[in-house]
Amino acid sequence: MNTPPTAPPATNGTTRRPTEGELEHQRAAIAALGHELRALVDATVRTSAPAEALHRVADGVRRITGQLTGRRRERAEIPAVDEFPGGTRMYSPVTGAGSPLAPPMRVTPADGGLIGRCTLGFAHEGPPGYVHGGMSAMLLDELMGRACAAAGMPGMTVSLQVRYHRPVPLETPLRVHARVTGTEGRKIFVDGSISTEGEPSTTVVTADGVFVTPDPDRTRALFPSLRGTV
Ligand SMILES: CCCCCCCC(=O)SCCNC(=O)CCNC(=O)[C@H](O)C(C)(C)COP(=O)(O)OP(=O)(O)OC[C@H]1O[C@@H](n2cnc3c(N)ncnc32)[C@H](O)[C@@H]1OP(=O)(O)O
Repeated sequence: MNTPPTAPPATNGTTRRPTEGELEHQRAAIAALGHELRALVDATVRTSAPAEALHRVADGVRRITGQLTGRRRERAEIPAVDEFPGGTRMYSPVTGAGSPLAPPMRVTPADGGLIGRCTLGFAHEGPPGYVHGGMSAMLLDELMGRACAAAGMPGMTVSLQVRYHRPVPLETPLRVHARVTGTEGRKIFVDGSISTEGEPSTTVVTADGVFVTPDPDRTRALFPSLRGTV
């Protein structure tokens, strides 16, 4: 186990900015906890353990939760480990390695846009054996938003139309695609789709969305932590 290099307070009483090495060390720890929490979530939604065992586990989890002490992040505060907009989001419910809710989806540039790869488990079940429709929409919304940022136009969703052609299977590697198709002023038009890795040419869900880049005043008001950068 390495010694955690936490950022020591500076002599003027403020905390100095962590180095890139320290941030990487912290990200690795966040990802390790996220991995274990996802395993816990999966075990939780699949177990047939008796009530006594569930109570015992609940007590143990409560004790562990109590160990996550220290300053708690404020609303609208961007974590030091994140790169916003357009980069690493450690706690994103779609891509975040530290999120117990995220698959997490791995994103790479491809095919004139972005490809996201992930496998969804029982925690994301809608109809028995298949993915919840809201989860498919969330994967698409995130990747389509990231495609805007990757194209140099970070934007927020104002419209997302999703069409479900076939049910999305659980525990099956998925391939999500998103591509910017055009712009009009601050509006960005984006297409998205989901298929399985096994049959990439058969789209099971498709989407088209409109994203809008907020003007600088609105951006400052919505994301006060970005003050000085926009
Ligand atoms: C880094 C990647 C992260 C990815 C995260 C995934 C994306 C998300 O989940 S974002 C979260 C969900 N979305 C939101 O919360 C957005 C809520 N909406 C808003 O806050 C505002 O609409 C905002 C800030 C985006 C834009 O506001 P504002 O700058 O005032 O825009 P506004 O002037 O109303 O509209 C701009 C243009 O978009 C158009 N527009 C607005 N809403 C819509 C709509 N629903 N459909 C189509 N066009 C629309 C307007 O008609 C206008 O067009 P034009 O310029 O031709 O007249």
